[in-house]
Order: sequence, then C-alpha cells, then structure tokens
Amino acid sequence: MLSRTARLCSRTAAGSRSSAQLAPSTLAKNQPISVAHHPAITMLSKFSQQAAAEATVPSFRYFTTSIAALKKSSKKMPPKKQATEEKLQLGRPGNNLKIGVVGLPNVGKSTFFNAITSSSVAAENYPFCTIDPSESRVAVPDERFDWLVSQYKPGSRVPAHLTVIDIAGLVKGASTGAGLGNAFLSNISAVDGIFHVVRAFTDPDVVHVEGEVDPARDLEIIHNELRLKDIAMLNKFIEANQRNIERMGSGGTVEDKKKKDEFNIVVKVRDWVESGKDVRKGTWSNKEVEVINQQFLLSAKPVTYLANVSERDYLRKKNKFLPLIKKWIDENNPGDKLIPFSAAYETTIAAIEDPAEKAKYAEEQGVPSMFGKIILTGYDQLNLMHFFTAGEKEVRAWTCRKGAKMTEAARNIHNEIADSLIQVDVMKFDELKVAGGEQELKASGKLYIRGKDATIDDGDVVYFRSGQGKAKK
Ligand SMILES: Nc1ncnc2c1ncn2[C@@H]1O[C@H](COP(=O)(O)OP(=O)(O)OP(=O)(O)O)[C@@H](O)[C@H]1O
Ligand SMILES: [Mg+2]
Repeated sequence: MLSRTARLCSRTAAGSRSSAQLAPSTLAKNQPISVAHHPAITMLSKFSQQAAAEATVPSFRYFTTSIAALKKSSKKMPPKKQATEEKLQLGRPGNNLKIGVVGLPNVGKSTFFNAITSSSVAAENYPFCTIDPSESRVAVPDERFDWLVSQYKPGSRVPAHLTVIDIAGLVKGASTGAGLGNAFLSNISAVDGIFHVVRAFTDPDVVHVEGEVDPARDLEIIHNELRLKDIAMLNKFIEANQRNIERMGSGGTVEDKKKKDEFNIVVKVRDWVESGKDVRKGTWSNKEVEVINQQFLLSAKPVTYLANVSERDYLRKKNKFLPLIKKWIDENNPGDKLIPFSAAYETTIAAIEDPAEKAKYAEEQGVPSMFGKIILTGYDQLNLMHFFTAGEKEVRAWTCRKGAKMTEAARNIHNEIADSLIQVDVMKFDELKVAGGEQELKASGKLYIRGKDATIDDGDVVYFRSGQGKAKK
C-alpha cells in the first residue's frame, strides 16, 4: 500500500511509483545542464570567433563571456551549512515569477512574444496555457527533463514554466504620464524581471518613435523612465512621512525607531537612483532589501537585454549596433546579459510546427533559435532552478528558488507534504544518467536520504516522505 506521501504525490506529481522506485535527481552543481549543451552556445561561440575578424563588429566576445558567466552562476550553489544570516534577495519570493517584455514602441516586443509563445506550443507536447493574449507560460528547455521523459515514458509530462508578459511600448516621458505611461509602468511593476528589447534593425517601413534607429539612446530612455518612476514613488513616500519623522526628533519608541530607519533607507535609495543608477546595482543590507521590496521599484528588477537585429544580420552574424549596445550596458549596468536575436528569424522558425523540421531549417540556415537561451537566462536572472519528480504516471519539473530547503521545495507539490516532511529520497541527475536508470542507480547505492532542512540542488530527482507515510510503515 502506498504511503500517505506517495498517495499525495501520485495525485499531484510524482506518479504512482513506490518509494523504492524513486530515485535521485539533480543535475547538480557540477553539471551546468542543458545550458551547456544548448545550440545557442555554439552559435555564440561562432559569433565570438568571427568577431575577431570583423571590422564592422569589433567584438562579439562578450556573448561567450555572458554565457560563461551564466554557466558559472548556475554552478554556484549556496553552502550546505549556512553559519551566517541568509542574504535576502531583491524581489518577491515565490515560484510563479513573471518576466515582462519591455521597450520602446515598434522595437519588436510583440513579434518576439508571439514567436516565443507559438514556438513553445509547437515544441512541447503538453497542455500549454495562454493566460490571455499578452501573457503566456513558456516551457523552460531542459535536456535533463527530456532524458527523464525518455527514461520513464510517463503518461504525462510537465516541464518547468516561465510566465512571459507582453507589455505595450514605453515612450519618453512615460514616468510623467506621456503615452499611456502610468498604465504601462504599473504593468512593469507587476513583473519580477524584464526582457528589455532594444531595436537593432533598420527598416524604413517600421516607424521609430524617436526618428532614426539609435539603440544607445533608446536604452537610455527606458533606463531613465524606470528610474524616474522609482524616484517619484520614493519621493511620494518621503513627502508623506517627512513631517512625522521630524516630529519624532532623536528619541521615540521602538516603533518610532523602526519608522526612522525605514525612512532613512528610502532616502538613501532615492539618492542612489537619482545619481543615475538602477536599484539592483546597489549593495544593500538585508534590512535595506526588506524596505526596497516594499516599494515595488522598477529598477530593482533583473534585466536581460535582447538586441533585435534584422533576419539578414542574424544570418550573416553581423550587426553594426551590437558593439554600441554592449558599450552602453557595460557603462550603465555592467554584468547584465545581452542576447542578440532576430524576432523576424524567430517568427520564421516558430511557424514551422514539426520540431524535427524546425531543427533542420535552423541547421540549414547555420544559426539556431535563441529562445532557449533567452528563457534560460531570464529564469537564471530570477534566481530560479528546478527539481524533478519522475515516475510512470508523470515526469515533472518544479520551479523553486536557488538554495531552497527541501521543505520549501515540497510545498510546491502540496502543503501537507511540506508540513509533515520527514525525509527525502534524492537521486542526482548525472549519477542517474550514468547508471542508466533508477534500478541500476539504487543497486549501486547512490540513492541519498536527505533531511527536510537540507538544501535541494538544481536537477535533483526527488521523492518526499511525509510523517504520515512513515507512521504507516
Ligand atoms: N528583427 C526584425 N526585423 C525587421 N522587422 C522587425 C523585426 N522585429 C520586428 N519587426 C517589425 O517591426 C514592427 C513592430 O513590431 P512589434 O509590433 O512587435 O513591436 P512592439 O515593440 O510590440 O510595438 P508596440 O510597443 O507598439 O506594441 C512589425 O512590423 C514587425 O514585423
Ligand atoms: Mg507590441
């Protein structure tokens, strides 16, 4: 008879396998997973090699640099035992995080969004959910997931998702209401991360709201509008509280002290943003992060820059604007990722329904789709990772924050499991793959038992055992 935990899992995720069938998982710190094998990396390397010889495009080296940084960051796992206070993250906690597509009008945001949406539908054989015309859940590509599916041949398979939202274009002055400024900015307020699409294609038929194409100027406009909106929000808070704080003087209750601290932090953050920097580029204490998170600031959200080049440029791997975009990022938001892509090329690829035909077409063209890379980068920027449950009924990838404890991870599946969690059977994905299957892995003694306070690793294949399940044994 199945334990309580097993029954819950079979209803929700893990399928009907018995605990003995369950296995290890995680892709683990040492194995930077699917990112490493994604065709985009090959492409970026090609860009990079070619760049050295390109007169018109001084350097594409930064593409490979950013990939290396991504792989490195996905390898970095929090220490198993945390002796010191845990560092708080900017942004909402949670697993169902959203990324908004942001940029000036007519830069290709909807083209990108539509292509990524239909691409995901075509590529994945699972019930895809379009929430409304401008919000979609996009499958996060993962070769480990594909391997588990091929191994377990489950009745149902559910990959990890990232919700992407198409936000209408921002114009200069949006922070003071120009265009539909405030409405668009409040849409951005509701997302956790940003795909900032910048136009790097010229086409006389596609009007540019600022006249000619100038990506550095465009980046500056969006950067400023988001910051100006933050300054306005912070100033509103300061104005509303200033008199109270002054009245308190140097004394006051514990509560007063708390309010003063909060006020001073808001002033500090306002000064930082006023100096021209995004909030996310500051180094903030946990206390400051708590206050910042209450303010829902736009410039606190992680940004991935997407340079939308023409199909022609994408195919020939040359674009005169890319070095300027890279330079702007280095000067203004160093460390942020830049991914060149072509919404036009992606639209062509997305229109091909059969995945094999799609791959064949991309191979013939000599350049892959960038969507996998874009989604993975966005996911990584949000500090997300996934673990798996796998059985004959279902193979499923579950999203959680990097560094999450087993209990937090179990809560994704069911509160009851998390609340009465005793231990977790863990298979490390790479070991599972090497062993060639769950039974083989178990026979080699590599099924690990972890406590509920252990950290779950990216790619772990887990089976949660609850208290009730144990009591029945
Ligand atoms: N890479 C590209 N090369 C050439 N044309 C492109 C490219 N990407 C998009 N376009 C074209 O640019 C135009 C504007 O695209 P789109 O509607 O996606 O922009 P948008 O950013 O969503 O605009 P808005 O903010 O007004 O909603 C469309 O005609 C589209 O076909
Ligand atoms: Mg649009």
